[in-house]
Amino acid sequence: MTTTTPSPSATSIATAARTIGLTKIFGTTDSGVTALDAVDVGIEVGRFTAIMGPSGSGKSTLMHCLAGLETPTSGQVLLGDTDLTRLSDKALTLLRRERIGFIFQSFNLLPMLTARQNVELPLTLAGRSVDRERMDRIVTVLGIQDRLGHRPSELSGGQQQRVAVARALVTGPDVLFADEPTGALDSRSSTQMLSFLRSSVREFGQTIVMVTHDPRAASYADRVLLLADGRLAGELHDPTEDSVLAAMKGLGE
Ligand SMILES: Nc1ncnc2c1ncn2[C@@H]1O[C@H](COP(=O)(O)OP(=O)(O)OP(=O)(O)O)[C@@H](O)[C@H]1O
Repeated sequence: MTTTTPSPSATSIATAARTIGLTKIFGTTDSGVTALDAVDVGIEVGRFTAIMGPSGSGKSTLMHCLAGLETPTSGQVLLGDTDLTRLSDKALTLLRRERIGFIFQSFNLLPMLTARQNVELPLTLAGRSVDRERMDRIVTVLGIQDRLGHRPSELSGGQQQRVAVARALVTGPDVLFADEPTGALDSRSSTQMLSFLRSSVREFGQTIVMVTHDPRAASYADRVLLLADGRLAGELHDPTEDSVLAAMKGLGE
C-alpha cells in the first residue's frame, strides 16, 4: 500500500458494494491477461469514490465487474447483500436497470426524445411511475427545469450533460457509476459535471464510483482507490489534486 490516511469514520461506514477476491482474466487462464488479481474493496454508502491508476491497471474492469457488466473469473461482487456472480443474465439485466445508474463519456441521450423523456426513460423502461417530488428536486439541483421540453440537439453541451446526470439519478440507484465523465469536456464543463456529482452526494446521499485519469477530477471525491497491475495499491481520503498527483507518481505514472 502507498499513501494511506485512514479517515476516522472509515471503518464505521456501510458499504453499498464490495468485491471479495475479485479476479478477472481475459483469455485463457494459461495465456490470458490478469486484469484484476484478487481485489478486495468496499464502496462506501453515500460517498464519492474515484478509481485511479496507470493505463491498463484494471480500473474499467473493476468498474464493469462492480456494475454487473463483466463476469468475474473468480471471487465475488456484492451489491448490498446480492451476490452478482450468482445471478442469471436476465436477473443481472434487471438489477442493472433497477439498482445501478450510469454516466458515460458520451452522454448517450436519445435525439428523438425531449430532455424530460430522456430523464424519465429508465423509469419508463422499468415500468415505474415518476416520483414527481424526486424529479423536481433533481432538475432543480441541476438547473434544467426550463429545458425539459427541448430535444438534445436544442441544448448546449453543458445542458446535455446535466440531463444525463438527471437520468442517472432519477431511479435512485444504489450506486451511480461514472466512466471518465469529464474525459470529453472542456475545463469549465468538467468543473460543472464534478460539482453536479458532488451535489448529488450531498443532496441525495447518492453513492458514486467514478473512473478517471484526471487528478483534479479525483480531488472532488471523498476517497480515491489506486490500482496498479490489477491490484489495490493504496487509497487516499479527502484527496487534493497534489496528493493524487503524488500518489500517482508513486505508482510510476
Ligand atoms: N476485453 C478484453 N480482452 C482482453 N484483454 C482485456 C480486455 N479488456 C481489458 N483487457 C486488458 O485488461 C487489462 C486491464 O484493462 P482495463 O481496461 O481494466 O484498464 P484501465 O486501467 O481501465 O486502462 P485505461 O486507463 O487505459 O482505460 C489491460 O491489460 C487490458 O489490455
